[in-house]
Amino acid sequence: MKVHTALSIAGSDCSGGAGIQADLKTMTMQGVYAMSAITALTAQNTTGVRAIQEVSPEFLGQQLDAIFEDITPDAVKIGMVASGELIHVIAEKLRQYGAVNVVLDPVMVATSGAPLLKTDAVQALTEELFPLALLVTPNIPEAELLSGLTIHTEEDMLRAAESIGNRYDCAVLLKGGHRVNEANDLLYRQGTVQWFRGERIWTENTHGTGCTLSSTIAANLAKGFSLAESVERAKAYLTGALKAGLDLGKGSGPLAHFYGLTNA
Ligand SMILES: Nc1ncnc2c1ncn2[C@@H]1O[C@H](COP(=O)(O)OP(=O)(O)OP(=O)(O)O)[C@@H](O)[C@H]1O
Ligand SMILES: Cc1ncc(CO)c(N)n1
Repeated sequence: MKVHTALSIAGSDCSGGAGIQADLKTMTMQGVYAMSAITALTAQNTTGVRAIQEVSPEFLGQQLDAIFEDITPDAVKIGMVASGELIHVIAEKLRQYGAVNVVLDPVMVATSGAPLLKTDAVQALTEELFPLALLVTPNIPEAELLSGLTIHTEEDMLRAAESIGNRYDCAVLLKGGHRVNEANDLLYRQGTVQWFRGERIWTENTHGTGCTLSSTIAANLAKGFSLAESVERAKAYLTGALKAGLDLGKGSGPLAHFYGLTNA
């Protein structure tokens, strides 16, 4: 029987709620063999990011060579990549190995507000990684920065997604988690629009929602589901993981990756 494999290229969150740790938990729960290439170590918890230690571009390249020369991932999720040098190595290696099903979460700022991407690296991200991605998954502040538009309404979301998708010639899932009353996400690709509407869960514990969504999409692409099916399944997984009512830490707590993990 074929075993499906996925790779997360992202930063480590020592508190286990976001980044590599969220991705490995998520991909495993989706029944996919999960691998990781770590771009940075972060010292963070549910209350914020305290320190960031980037790996060298050479070492990131070595991790990617070790993975691709041995086990080819059926999908790749890219999360926090803080600098232009690291972005460049990823682009080079993904091209060299012909990586498929690349889902790019353009992580710029943590849930707590801490910057995770250097401002001068935004251009490297859009020029080097967007063209390699099957899907890009900005949240509302990221979509505002990428499109130059202000987003308040669903109409604004549509205009921003269109602008990003047309400018960079990629599919865009604009996540609506930062809106006040809804949690509806918009998929825009090649002129078509599809809404993924979800129940808004009233909780402060949303640390790692973006990481979890993008790695669920990548895992489902690895299993052979279509892009729309993968987004649908990811949205359902995320709603369940928020709804379970896990409450850990003093700040914005992590998600529950299986239903028994709750103190509700
Ligand atoms: N309170 C909520 N209830 C239901 N769904 C939510 C809630 N908050 C976020 N989501 C969903 O979580 C997913 C991630 O969206 P969000 O906008 O939070 O991403 P993000 O800001 O990149 O995440 P992160 O906080 O990890 O950086 C989306 O599918 C969004 O609709
Ligand atoms: C390592 C890492 N990646 C992404 C996020 C975004 O939530 C975070 N807080 N930490």
